[in-house]
Amino acid sequence: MENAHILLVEDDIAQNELIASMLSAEGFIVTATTSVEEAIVALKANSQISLIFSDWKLGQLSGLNLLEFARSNNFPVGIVIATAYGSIDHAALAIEKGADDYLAKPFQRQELLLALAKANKANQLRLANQTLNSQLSQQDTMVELIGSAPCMQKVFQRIEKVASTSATVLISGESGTGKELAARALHKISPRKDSPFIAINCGAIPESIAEAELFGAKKGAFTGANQDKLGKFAAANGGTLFLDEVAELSPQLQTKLLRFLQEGVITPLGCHEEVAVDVRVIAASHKQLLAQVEEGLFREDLYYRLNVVPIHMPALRERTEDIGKLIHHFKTKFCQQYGSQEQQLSATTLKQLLSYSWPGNVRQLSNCIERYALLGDENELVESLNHNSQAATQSEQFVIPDEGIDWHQFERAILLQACKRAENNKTAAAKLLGLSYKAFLYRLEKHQI
Ligand SMILES: Nc1ncnc2c1ncn2[C@@H]1O[C@H](COP(=O)(O)OP(=O)(O)OP(=O)(O)O)[C@@H](O)[C@H]1O
Repeated sequence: MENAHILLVEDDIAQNELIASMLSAEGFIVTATTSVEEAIVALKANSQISLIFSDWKLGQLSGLNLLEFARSNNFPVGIVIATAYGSIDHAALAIEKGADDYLAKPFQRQELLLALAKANKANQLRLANQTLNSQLSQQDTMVELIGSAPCMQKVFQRIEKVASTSATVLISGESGTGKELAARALHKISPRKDSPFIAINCGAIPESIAEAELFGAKKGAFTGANQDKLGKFAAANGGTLFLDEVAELSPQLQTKLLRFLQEGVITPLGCHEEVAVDVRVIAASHKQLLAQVEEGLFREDLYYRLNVVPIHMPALRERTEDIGKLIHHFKTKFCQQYGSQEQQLSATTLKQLLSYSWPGNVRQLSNCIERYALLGDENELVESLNHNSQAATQSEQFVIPDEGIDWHQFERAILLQACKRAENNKTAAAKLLGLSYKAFLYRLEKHQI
């Protein structure tokens, strides 16, 4: 307590001087004031003040007013109030309003020192609790990843545990559950944070250029390669490479990836020498990779190499307690982005949002709230949920015939139909199928449409 800075508030000048000199003699730094107003000014001006000793009766105001001001503005101070002899109701009120102790007048020097020591201890305990609480509440968010549900807390713990290592991580989870955001969070808290984070969607690159995109190519390695091409691995050197939809890699590229994971080397297209690169790989897939392995579509050895640390992102319907927080987060984010006024959602709408199943997970929720921030139309928001529910029911109603279907032909027919319906407007056609523009273009190219 030595050198603690104390704010003394006493309007009796003789008493004020006496207490001030006694406290100074005990090693306190004393700021002596004679009114509540003066005390508030001193408190605001001096962040070093950690204790207040105030008389109860101070002109028109009282020590209670100062106490209320200090507590409602969260000043980190211990407070002792001196009350008139026998006024136990004042003492009780002071404690109720947040004083750490009280002293009945007249008091002995030793009593005052004891009360101050008690208030000081209470204040330190309060500060320690506040720090702990803020650390705990920060855990509701990891970098930009929001989630306080126990299943998300487990994800955060795992990310934190593996961030300092270079271990390969495989993130699974449905589309829109935040796999890429989790990979970014992992990178940002890892020692690689100042080096690049490169993300590539293996399902969105046409097979013909995938190898050069990933591993790079020497000038002249293929028609149109007029200069050396830096692949994603080389671009991510020192940092992290996020391979989204890794199940989409061709068998040849799976082999090249395995080689990198085993030896830390890559061979750019058209190159005869291997190049060493220092890259941490984080892979993700919304498909069950093990099932892909069992079907012979994905290399088993590669699966085990990737799956050193598995992280599963839970679907939003499995963590409904996070929906409210996410709605609030996206509402604030998009209203700020579009400069629109943030409005309160009605209780009925909120209830619908909270009980909806969110098949498109956080991405769908984010899109809905973004549209709402732009249009400010609550009815439209509710209708879009109903529309999505209908679409889900429609797809559930589709029954595969006994003889099976030719998926390739089926996909091609659907793509053609969407293009026709959207009068060849690709953005509109992609929207009709609920696909991103990039994913739609990739499929058009695959079918050479
Ligand atoms: N926990 C979360 N907190 C805040 N935003 C989130 C969270 N999860 C996802 N998002 C947001 O939702 C959108 C989709 O997330 P992301 O792209 O990481 O999902 P994904 O699982 O990688 O999807 P896909 O499998 O389709 O590639 C992004 O805009 C992302 O910022």
